[in-house]
Amino acid sequence: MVPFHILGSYVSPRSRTAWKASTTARHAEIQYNTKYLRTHNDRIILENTSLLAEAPRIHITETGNKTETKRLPIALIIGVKKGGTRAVLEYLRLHPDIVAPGPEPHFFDTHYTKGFEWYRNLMPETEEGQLTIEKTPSYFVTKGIPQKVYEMSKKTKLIVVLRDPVMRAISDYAQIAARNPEVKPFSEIVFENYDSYTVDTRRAIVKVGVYALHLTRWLEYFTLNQIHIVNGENLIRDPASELRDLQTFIGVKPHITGEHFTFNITKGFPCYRRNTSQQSWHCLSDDKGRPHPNVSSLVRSKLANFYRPFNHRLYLMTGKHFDWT
Ligand SMILES: Nc1ncnc2c1ncn2[C@@H]1O[C@H](COP(=O)(O)OS(=O)(=O)O)[C@@H](OP(=O)(O)O)[C@H]1O
Repeated sequence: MVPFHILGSYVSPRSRTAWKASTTARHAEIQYNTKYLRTHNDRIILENTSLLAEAPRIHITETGNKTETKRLPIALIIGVKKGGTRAVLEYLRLHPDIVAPGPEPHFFDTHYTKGFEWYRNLMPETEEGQLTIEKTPSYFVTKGIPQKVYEMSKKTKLIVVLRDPVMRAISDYAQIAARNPEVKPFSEIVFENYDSYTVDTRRAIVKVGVYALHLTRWLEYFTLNQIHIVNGENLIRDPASELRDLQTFIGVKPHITGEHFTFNITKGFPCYRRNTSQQSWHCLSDDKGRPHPNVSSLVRSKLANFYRPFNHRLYLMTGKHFDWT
């Protein structure tokens, strides 16, 4: 049995009673077109709803206060793993009004019981006017996290870096293979049955790429205009344009521009500089932009066929189109 499939239309009592309409024209269109996804017993269920999610009423106020210099994050880069999250974090840290811890805090998925004070203490000191952010890519796909983030602050801004899910899976595999050279071939991991190319949807390497499913969970607590999607392919082609939109979304003055970036031909990726009057360029470490294993075009196309309906759902949900295969 394939444990992860579309069951068809379903309207939950909650979606009928508790979800409310949004006011903007963009939302109105999305409300009309969107079928939300959820899971039940590991199956993906499409929910027809004409309504956007209303955030629940539970609310815990932020623990930081004006006299404290370490503050809880106002924005989180929540995913996706291998989407380009490190690049986005390091680029945003070029902004004088943005501070962030370098390591991933993993607060909401691993250390939540340690409490918000523990979390706040992980953050760098902020001066007046500076904003704190953090990145932990596992947040996007981990059940229960949207509610926890909402309880920290219902105003939290969410950043998701999305990349062609087939390429994301291959990138994830390249990381696994770099750590464990004995790993099975890619095709033996992603297909349950290699003869019929049945995709093994129990595998995390596959599941992460069902972006519409994960986004649906976040939309139960946050509205679409609190979620900013970065185009992971465009982030490599034209980082400045993605950063322009990101700075607007976060609400800082435009500071990071094309002058902060150069394309490093040897690395095959953009590198960046903090000070535009200096020539010292920094590139991300060698584990970003790893060589990928050879994956046949047949395997890629079978996996692309699996993701296509979910990608389409994502386009409807977000109003954003990606040129994925
Ligand atoms: N400037 C720059 N330099 C290097 N790599 C870049 C850059 N911009 C985006 N990318 C892409 O980022 C991919 C790694 O994604 P993440 O940082 O999200 O990975 S992780 O989840 O934190 O491990 C990484 O994936 P791979 O190429 O598969 O290694 C890159 O495609």
